[in-house]
Amino acid sequence: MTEIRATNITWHSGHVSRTEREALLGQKGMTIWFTGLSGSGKSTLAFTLEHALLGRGRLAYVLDGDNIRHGLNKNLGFSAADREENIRRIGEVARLYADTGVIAITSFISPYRADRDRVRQLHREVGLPFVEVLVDVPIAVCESRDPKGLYRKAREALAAGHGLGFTGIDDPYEAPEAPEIVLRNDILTPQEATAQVLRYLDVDAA
Ligand SMILES: Nc1ncnc2c1ncn2[C@@H]1O[C@H](COP(=O)(O)OS(=O)(=O)O)[C@@H](OP(=O)(O)O)[C@H]1O
Ligand SMILES: Nc1ncnc2c1ncn2[C@@H]1O[C@H](COP(=O)(O)OP(=O)(O)O)[C@@H](O)[C@H]1O
Repeated sequence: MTEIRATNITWHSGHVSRTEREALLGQKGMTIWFTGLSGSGKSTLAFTLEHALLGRGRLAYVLDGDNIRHGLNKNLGFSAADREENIRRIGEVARLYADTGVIAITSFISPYRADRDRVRQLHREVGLPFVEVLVDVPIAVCESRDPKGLYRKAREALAAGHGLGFTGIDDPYEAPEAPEIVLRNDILTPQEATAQVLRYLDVDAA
Protein backbone atom coordinates (compact mmCIF):
# COMPACT_ATOMS: atom_id res chain seq x y z
CA MET A 1 0.00 0.00 0.00
CA THR A 2 1.49 3.35 -1.03
CA GLU A 3 0.84 5.98 1.64
CA ILE A 4 -0.03 9.58 0.83
CA ARG A 5 3.04 11.62 1.75
CA ALA A 6 1.69 15.11 1.14
CA THR A 7 -0.01 16.96 3.95
CA ASN A 8 -2.68 19.68 3.70
CA ILE A 9 -4.35 18.32 0.60
CA THR A 10 -8.12 18.30 0.08
CA TRP A 11 -10.22 16.45 -2.52
CA HIS A 12 -12.06 18.87 -4.84
CA SER A 13 -15.10 17.57 -6.70
CA GLY A 14 -16.05 18.98 -10.11
CA HIS A 15 -19.45 19.96 -11.50
CA VAL A 16 -19.66 17.29 -14.20
CA SER A 17 -20.46 13.67 -13.37
CA ARG A 18 -19.10 10.56 -15.05
CA THR A 19 -22.66 9.78 -16.12
CA GLU A 20 -22.79 13.08 -18.01
CA ARG A 21 -19.45 12.41 -19.71
CA GLU A 22 -20.59 8.89 -20.64
CA ALA A 23 -23.83 10.28 -22.05
CA LEU A 24 -21.82 12.72 -24.16
CA LEU A 25 -19.66 9.89 -25.53
CA GLY A 26 -22.53 7.37 -25.75
CA GLN A 27 -20.52 4.63 -24.00
CA LYS A 28 -19.47 3.38 -20.58
CA GLY A 29 -15.97 3.98 -19.25
CA MET A 30 -14.01 0.89 -18.22
CA THR A 31 -10.58 -0.67 -18.11
CA ILE A 32 -9.62 -3.73 -20.13
CA TRP A 33 -6.44 -5.13 -18.59
CA PHE A 34 -4.32 -7.49 -20.69
CA THR A 35 -1.80 -9.56 -18.73
CA GLY A 36 0.58 -12.25 -19.96
CA LEU A 37 4.15 -13.19 -20.72
CA SER A 38 6.42 -11.16 -22.96
CA GLY A 39 5.66 -12.25 -26.52
CA SER A 40 2.19 -13.58 -25.71
CA GLY A 41 0.62 -10.89 -27.89
CA LYS A 42 -0.62 -8.27 -25.42
CA SER A 43 0.37 -5.25 -27.52
CA THR A 44 -0.92 -6.80 -30.75
CA LEU A 45 -4.28 -7.56 -29.16
CA ALA A 46 -4.54 -4.23 -27.33
CA PHE A 47 -4.01 -2.24 -30.53
CA THR A 48 -6.25 -4.54 -32.58
CA LEU A 49 -9.00 -4.13 -30.00
CA GLU A 50 -8.57 -0.34 -29.88
CA HIS A 51 -8.90 -0.21 -33.68
CA ALA A 52 -11.94 -2.51 -33.65
CA LEU A 53 -13.66 -0.41 -30.98
CA LEU A 54 -12.96 2.85 -32.80
CA GLY A 55 -14.43 1.28 -35.93
CA ARG A 56 -17.61 0.59 -33.95
CA GLY A 57 -17.88 4.13 -32.64
CA ARG A 58 -16.29 3.52 -29.21
CA LEU A 59 -13.49 5.75 -27.94
CA ALA A 60 -10.66 3.57 -26.60
CA TYR A 61 -7.03 4.30 -25.77
CA VAL A 62 -4.08 1.95 -25.25
CA LEU A 63 -1.57 2.31 -22.43
CA ASP A 64 1.24 -0.03 -23.52
CA GLY A 65 4.09 -1.24 -21.30
CA ASP A 66 7.01 -0.57 -23.60
CA ASN A 67 5.58 2.83 -24.60
CA ILE A 68 4.81 4.01 -21.07
CA ARG A 69 8.31 2.98 -19.99
CA HIS A 70 9.63 5.56 -22.50
CA GLY A 71 7.84 8.38 -20.66
CA LEU A 72 5.74 8.36 -17.49
CA ASN A 73 7.54 5.31 -16.08
CA LYS A 74 11.01 5.86 -17.57
CA ASN A 75 12.49 5.88 -14.06
CA LEU A 76 11.39 2.30 -13.34
CA GLY A 77 13.26 -0.96 -14.00
CA PHE A 78 12.23 -4.58 -13.53
CA SER A 79 12.83 -5.25 -9.83
CA ALA A 80 9.74 -6.49 -7.98
CA ALA A 81 9.35 -3.06 -6.36
CA ASP A 82 9.63 -1.24 -9.69
CA ARG A 83 7.16 -3.57 -11.40
CA GLU A 84 4.75 -2.98 -8.51
CA GLU A 85 5.11 0.80 -8.87
CA ASN A 86 4.73 0.50 -12.66
CA ILE A 87 1.40 -1.29 -12.24
CA ARG A 88 0.24 1.00 -9.42
CA ARG A 89 0.75 4.09 -11.60
CA ILE A 90 -0.85 2.52 -14.65
CA GLY A 91 -3.76 1.32 -12.56
CA GLU A 92 -4.33 4.90 -11.42
CA VAL A 93 -3.97 6.29 -14.95
CA ALA A 94 -6.33 3.66 -16.39
CA ARG A 95 -8.89 4.54 -13.73
CA LEU A 96 -8.61 8.22 -14.66
CA TYR A 97 -9.15 7.39 -18.33
CA ALA A 98 -12.11 5.13 -17.51
CA ASP A 99 -13.56 7.90 -15.35
CA THR A 100 -13.53 10.20 -18.37
CA GLY A 101 -15.80 7.66 -20.12
CA VAL A 102 -13.05 6.25 -22.31
CA ILE A 103 -12.32 2.52 -22.66
CA ALA A 104 -8.79 2.24 -21.27
CA ILE A 105 -6.87 -0.74 -22.62
CA THR A 106 -3.64 -1.68 -20.86
CA SER A 107 -0.94 -4.10 -22.02
CA PHE A 108 1.58 -4.81 -19.29
CA ILE A 109 3.06 -8.13 -18.22
CA SER A 110 1.79 -7.20 -14.73
CA PRO A 111 3.25 -10.42 -13.30
CA TYR A 112 2.05 -10.11 -9.71
CA ARG A 113 -1.50 -11.13 -8.77
CA ALA A 114 -1.59 -8.80 -5.76
CA ASP A 115 -0.70 -5.76 -7.93
CA ARG A 116 -3.46 -6.55 -10.45
CA ASP A 117 -5.94 -7.20 -7.65
CA ARG A 118 -5.15 -3.78 -6.17
CA VAL A 119 -5.97 -2.19 -9.53
CA ARG A 120 -9.22 -4.17 -9.63
CA GLN A 121 -10.06 -2.87 -6.14
CA LEU A 122 -9.22 0.69 -7.21
CA HIS A 123 -11.84 0.40 -9.96
CA ARG A 124 -14.39 -1.34 -7.72
CA GLU A 125 -14.19 1.52 -5.20
CA VAL A 126 -15.54 3.97 -7.78
CA GLY A 127 -17.91 1.59 -9.61
CA LEU A 128 -15.86 1.21 -12.80
CA PRO A 129 -15.73 -2.12 -14.66
CA PHE A 130 -12.35 -3.86 -14.67
CA VAL A 131 -12.00 -6.61 -17.26
CA GLU A 132 -8.94 -8.77 -16.71
CA VAL A 133 -7.81 -10.57 -19.85
CA LEU A 134 -5.24 -13.36 -19.59
CA VAL A 135 -3.28 -13.69 -22.81
CA ASP A 136 -2.58 -17.36 -22.30
CA VAL A 137 0.32 -18.62 -24.39
CA PRO A 138 2.81 -21.33 -23.32
CA ILE A 139 6.22 -19.91 -22.59
CA ALA A 140 7.77 -22.20 -25.22
CA VAL A 141 5.66 -20.46 -27.88
CA CYS A 142 6.50 -16.98 -26.55
CA GLU A 143 10.15 -17.94 -26.57
CA SER A 144 9.98 -19.23 -30.13
CA ARG A 145 8.38 -15.94 -31.24
CA ASP A 146 10.96 -13.80 -29.40
CA PRO A 147 10.48 -10.74 -31.67
CA LYS A 148 12.89 -8.60 -29.60
CA GLY A 149 15.47 -11.34 -28.94
CA LEU A 150 14.99 -10.88 -25.21
CA TYR A 151 14.37 -14.54 -24.37
CA ARG A 152 17.61 -15.44 -26.11
CA LYS A 153 19.45 -12.76 -24.10
CA ALA A 154 17.80 -13.99 -20.90
CA ARG A 155 18.84 -17.60 -21.59
CA GLU A 156 22.40 -16.54 -22.44
CA ALA A 157 22.65 -14.45 -19.29
CA LEU A 158 21.35 -17.33 -17.21
CA ALA A 159 23.87 -19.73 -18.77
CA ALA A 160 26.63 -17.20 -18.04
CA GLY A 161 25.56 -17.16 -14.39
CA HIS A 162 24.14 -13.62 -14.21
CA GLY A 163 20.37 -13.82 -14.72
CA LEU A 164 18.46 -10.85 -16.16
CA GLY A 165 15.39 -11.38 -13.99
CA PHE A 166 13.34 -11.96 -17.12
CA THR A 167 9.68 -12.88 -16.59
CA GLY A 168 9.06 -16.59 -17.08
CA ILE A 169 12.77 -17.43 -17.24
CA ASP A 170 14.20 -16.29 -13.92
CA ASP A 171 11.44 -14.04 -12.61
CA PRO A 172 7.88 -15.02 -11.65
CA TYR A 173 4.62 -14.74 -13.57
CA GLU A 174 1.50 -15.30 -11.49
CA ALA A 175 -1.43 -16.02 -13.81
CA PRO A 176 -4.83 -14.71 -12.69
CA GLU A 177 -7.07 -17.27 -11.00
CA ALA A 178 -10.39 -15.88 -12.21
CA PRO A 179 -9.86 -13.54 -15.18
CA GLU A 180 -12.97 -12.32 -16.99
CA ILE A 181 -11.50 -13.54 -20.29
CA VAL A 182 -8.83 -16.08 -21.28
CA LEU A 183 -7.43 -15.77 -24.80
CA ARG A 184 -5.49 -18.74 -26.18
CA ASN A 185 -3.42 -16.49 -28.38
CA ASP A 186 -1.32 -19.36 -29.72
CA ILE A 187 -4.24 -21.10 -31.42
CA LEU A 188 -6.34 -18.00 -32.27
CA THR A 189 -5.53 -15.28 -34.76
CA PRO A 190 -5.43 -11.74 -33.33
CA GLN A 191 -8.76 -11.11 -35.12
CA GLU A 192 -10.37 -14.16 -33.50
CA ALA A 193 -9.03 -13.22 -30.07
CA THR A 194 -10.31 -9.66 -30.51
CA ALA A 195 -13.74 -10.96 -31.53
CA GLN A 196 -13.83 -12.92 -28.27
CA VAL A 197 -13.30 -9.69 -26.30
CA LEU A 198 -15.89 -7.82 -28.35
CA ARG A 199 -18.44 -10.57 -27.66
CA TYR A 200 -17.73 -10.30 -23.93
CA LEU A 201 -18.26 -6.52 -24.15
CA ASP A 202 -21.43 -7.13 -26.13
CA VAL A 203 -20.08 -5.07 -29.01
CA ASP A 204 -20.81 -6.28 -32.55
CA ALA A 205 -18.00 -8.80 -33.23
CA ALA A 206 -18.91 -9.59 -36.84
N1 LIG B 1 13.51 -8.34 -17.11
C1 LIG B 1 12.46 -8.18 -17.92
N2 LIG B 1 11.32 -8.92 -17.71
C2 LIG B 1 10.27 -8.75 -18.54
N3 LIG B 1 10.23 -7.87 -19.57
C3 LIG B 1 11.34 -7.12 -19.80
C4 LIG B 1 12.49 -7.25 -19.00
N4 LIG B 1 13.42 -6.39 -19.46
C5 LIG B 1 12.91 -5.75 -20.52
N5 LIG B 1 11.63 -6.18 -20.72
C6 LIG B 1 10.76 -5.61 -21.77
O1 LIG B 1 9.82 -4.81 -21.06
C7 LIG B 1 8.49 -5.18 -21.41
C8 LIG B 1 7.64 -5.41 -20.16
O2 LIG B 1 7.31 -4.20 -19.55
P1 LIG B 1 6.05 -4.11 -18.60
O3 LIG B 1 5.97 -2.70 -18.14
O4 LIG B 1 4.87 -4.68 -19.27
O5 LIG B 1 6.49 -5.08 -17.40
S1 LIG B 1 5.88 -5.24 -15.94
O6 LIG B 1 4.40 -5.27 -16.08
O7 LIG B 1 6.32 -4.13 -15.12
O8 LIG B 1 6.42 -6.52 -15.44
C9 LIG B 1 8.57 -6.46 -22.17
O9 LIG B 1 7.75 -6.17 -23.27
P2 LIG B 1 6.57 -7.10 -23.77
O10 LIG B 1 7.30 -8.07 -24.61
O11 LIG B 1 5.74 -6.14 -24.57
O12 LIG B 1 5.82 -7.71 -22.65
C10 LIG B 1 10.01 -6.61 -22.59
O13 LIG B 1 10.20 -6.21 -23.92
N1 LIG C 1 -2.52 -14.64 -32.41
C1 LIG C 1 -1.24 -14.63 -32.80
N2 LIG C 1 -0.72 -15.64 -33.53
C2 LIG C 1 0.58 -15.65 -33.91
N3 LIG C 1 1.46 -14.66 -33.60
C3 LIG C 1 1.01 -13.64 -32.86
C4 LIG C 1 -0.36 -13.56 -32.42
N4 LIG C 1 -0.51 -12.42 -31.70
C5 LIG C 1 0.70 -11.81 -31.70
N5 LIG C 1 1.61 -12.53 -32.40
C6 LIG C 1 3.04 -12.22 -32.60
O1 LIG C 1 3.71 -12.51 -31.39
C7 LIG C 1 4.79 -11.59 -31.18
C8 LIG C 1 4.62 -10.92 -29.82
O2 LIG C 1 3.49 -10.07 -29.87
P1 LIG C 1 3.41 -8.75 -28.98
O3 LIG C 1 2.07 -8.15 -29.23
O4 LIG C 1 4.61 -7.90 -29.18
O5 LIG C 1 3.44 -9.42 -27.52
P2 LIG C 1 3.66 -8.76 -26.08
O6 LIG C 1 3.18 -7.35 -26.13
O7 LIG C 1 2.86 -9.63 -25.15
O8 LIG C 1 5.14 -8.89 -25.85
C9 LIG C 1 4.74 -10.62 -32.35
O9 LIG C 1 5.70 -11.04 -33.30
C10 LIG C 1 3.33 -10.75 -32.88
O10 LIG C 1 3.25 -10.47 -34.26
